[in-house]
This record gives sequence, C-alpha cells and structure tokens, in this order.
Amino acid sequence: MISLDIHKSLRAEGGVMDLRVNIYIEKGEWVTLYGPSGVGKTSTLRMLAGLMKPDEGSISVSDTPWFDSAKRVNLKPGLRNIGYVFQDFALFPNMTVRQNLEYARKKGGNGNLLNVVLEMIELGELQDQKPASLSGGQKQRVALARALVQEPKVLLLDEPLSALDPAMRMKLQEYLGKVHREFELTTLLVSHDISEISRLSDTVLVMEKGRVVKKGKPSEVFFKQQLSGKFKFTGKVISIEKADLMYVVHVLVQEQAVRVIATAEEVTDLKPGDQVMVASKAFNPLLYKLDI
Ligand SMILES: Nc1ncnc2c1ncn2[C@@H]1O[C@H](COP(=O)(O)OP(=O)(O)OP(=O)(O)O)[C@@H](O)[C@H]1O
Repeated sequence: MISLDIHKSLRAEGGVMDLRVNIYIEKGEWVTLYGPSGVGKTSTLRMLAGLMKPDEGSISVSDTPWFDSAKRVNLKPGLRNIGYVFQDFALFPNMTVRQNLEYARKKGGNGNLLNVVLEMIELGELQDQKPASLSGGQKQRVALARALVQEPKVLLLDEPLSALDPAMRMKLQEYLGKVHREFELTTLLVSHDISEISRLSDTVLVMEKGRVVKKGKPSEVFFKQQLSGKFKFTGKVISIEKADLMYVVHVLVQEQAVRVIATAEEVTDLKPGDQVMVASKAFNPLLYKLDI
C-alpha cells in the first residue's frame, strides 16, 4: 500500500543528519515510529504528507506515485488523501465543532459521514460548542473527527495524545483503534508511549539517527528485551479477561494479585493456574518501611 524510500539531509543539533528511510506498509496495517527525540520521525510523516520535500527518493500509495525525484513527481498535500492529527490541534476558534468539521469535509464526498463520525467519536452533544469551551481531550477528538471527514485512506498521528492525562489517553486510544478498524485505514503513528504502542500497533519501527534500526511486533521489540528488566517476579495466573483490544491478566504473586495488561498474542496458550514471569522496566519503584 505505502511504499516509501526517501533521503533528506536535515539540520540537526550536532550538524547535518542524513535521514534515510525505506519502509513498506500494508493496507490496513498500523505502524508506529518510535525512538528518541530528533531522529526524524516527524520529518518522515511530513514527507509522506507532502509538507516537506525529500532530497531524493520515491513515495507511492496504492501504486499511485506521490513523490518521485527522478520523474519530478510531487503531489500537493491536498491531493494525497491523508488525515493528519498532531498534538497542537488548530481548530478555528470562531466556529462551532460542527462548523469546523463542515469546513474540513471532503467536497462532494459522503454526505452522511459527518454524522457518522460525530456519533462514533461521541461528539454529538458538543457539536454546537466552540473550541474554547472544550477540554484538551475533547478538542483532540474534534481534531481526529476533522481528519476523518476528509475521507483519508492514510491516517498520520504525530503524538496526538501526549498532552492528555492517562485516563483521557486510554479513552482516546480506544477511539483511535475503533476508527482505524471501522474506516479500514492504514495508520502511521509517532509515539513514545510503549503501552499505547503495544495496544494499537501491528508493527513498530525503532528509529535512531535518521534510520530504522529495528522492526517487529511491539511484543517482540519491547518485551523480549525487557525480560532483563529491573523487576521480575513469578506468579500464578488467576484470571484472563478481555478488555477492549487487550486482555487483563490477574497474576497471584505471593499473597497479592497483580494486574497485567497483555496482548491477544501474549495470552494465547495462557490459562488460569499457569506459572508466569512478569517483568518490567518502565516504572520507578517506591520504597516503604514496614513496621513488623
Ligand atoms: N525543514 C527542515 N529542514 C532541515 N532540517 C529540519 C527540518 N525540519 C526539522 N529538521 C531537523 O530534523 C531533525 C529531526 O526532527 P524531527 O522533528 O523529524 O525529529 P523527531 O524524531 O520527530 O523528534 P521528536 O520526537 O522530538 O518530535 C531535527 O534536528 C530538526 O531540527
């Protein structure tokens, strides 16, 4: 579906950074770019969207060339059929939610889509409000709706949830997963949040200094290496429950039940009574003296 092979010299802090990215994304796949700040994740998204021009290379989507330096093809952003959501939502302040969406809507597109989107992202009750009266999470839902009413084939998400509190992030992740599936989108996310990435992505690409240095399923990329983590304990599975896209596994460690979020893949072959190892690197331990 998306075939991208690009090169660009970027002006990085320590001098020039050569961005060389060659990726292929299947139709309907959710791919996430992960890596430290400044390695070229946003630049990759911007070049796919047509907001930044590669020095050389090619980008094609569903066999349509969007960019080809050799053939001098460079499709304008408006013709690329992309929905782009980033952290700094810029909604028109003088328009209501509905007017913002009407304005962005694909002209001549599906007339009923706006109402479908409003319902799917539960924005119906907010449609007559102006952005100033909305919370951060609500604004970000409008930004997502605005991307969807453009009827994109490809959804680009650049840390769209990073300014939100954890509960709101979880809720918005649910909406993102839902629209990805129901609109049969191909989605490229930039995120630093391992639990978010594990929850939503099929594939994660780890970037360093302008290159993709690792590729795999989130469980392969993050968790296998984390078995050497700071915390490891063994326990017995008490229960496995499905929760939205993920599973909640309760593990009995000594007398305490520990709740672990797991992917469908991780719970295959797992049943109550099984012995498991739980390992984590991603939290800071707290220390309390016990009066015994
Ligand atoms: N138009 C441009 N021309 C040249 N260099 C640029 C341009 N835009 C960004 N850069 C540089 O490219 C480097 C990579 O930036 P980019 O935003 O792609 O990184 P990132 O991996 O998304 O980082 P973060 O996680 O902090 O968003 C930065 O050093 C930046 O200054």
